Amino acid sequence: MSLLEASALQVRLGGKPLVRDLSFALDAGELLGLIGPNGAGKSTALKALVQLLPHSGAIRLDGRDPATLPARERGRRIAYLSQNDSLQWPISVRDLVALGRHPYRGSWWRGDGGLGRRDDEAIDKALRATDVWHLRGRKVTELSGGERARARLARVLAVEAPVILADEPVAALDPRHQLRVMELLRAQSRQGRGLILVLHDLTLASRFCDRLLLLDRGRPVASGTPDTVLTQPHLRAVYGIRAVSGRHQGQDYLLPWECV
Ligand SMILES: Nc1ncnc2c1ncn2[C@@H]1O[C@H](COP(=O)(O)OP(=O)(O)OP(=O)(O)O)[C@@H](O)[C@H]1O
Repeated sequence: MSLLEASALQVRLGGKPLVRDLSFALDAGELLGLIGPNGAGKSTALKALVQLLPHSGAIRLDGRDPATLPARERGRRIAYLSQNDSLQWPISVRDLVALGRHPYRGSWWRGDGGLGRRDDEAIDKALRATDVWHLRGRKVTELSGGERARARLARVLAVEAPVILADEPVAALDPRHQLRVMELLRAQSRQGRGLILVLHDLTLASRFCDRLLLLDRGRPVASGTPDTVLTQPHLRAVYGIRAVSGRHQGQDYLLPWECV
């Protein structure tokens, strides 16, 4: 059984179909890249998958309809990094990351809502993995864009969910941190998790993802290994670009080069 499946997923907002006929299965150990131009429907699809938008079609999380799961159970099974950063509270980085443990905690009004040793371990591990350990005492409102992005990712990793959906997790990062985070996310998949990453960087997508799903105007137009999806005809038709490609250390790479 797949960790996460969608069949014929559709999202309509304001009378407009934003995602149409999207079907896929995400298996344990898999890193799936969701790619496509601005406005293609990538974020909308992720939001529908985590039940933040009304949709039709079927979604199965570990074989079950996520809409029927209690919120805390759903929150333990699927972690979501949104594209937009609306952090306005001056909480510390550690407190932000601790929010990732919310689905495991009791209720503050019953007095059993505190963090336990297992929570502290997960939080510390996520802080170190995303290279924000040294920032753990700083206010999130006083971080740079890339530091905030890594702190937000740490919150998602602290959930330790089997399924992670991340909307542009590396868009704000410098090249070294982009590579570190992609390696980290690939390692998460190799530990048996299933990940869907929305990516605009086709070089990173082709290098790190096991499989890509290319969306255009809400519809899936190609799905498969990076070499079968990132073909010149697809790049030309969907993005209106031409890329150069090569091979390094036994692996194909691709570099967007010019508009056509
Ligand atoms: N709440 C909404 N109501 C109506 N239309 C919306 C809404 N949210 C997004 N859209 C539209 O839906 C389309 C898909 O948006 P979405 O954010 O999913 O695209 P995306 O592929 O993630 O794009 P980007 O790469 O720019 O982040 C866009 O045309 C957008 O304008």
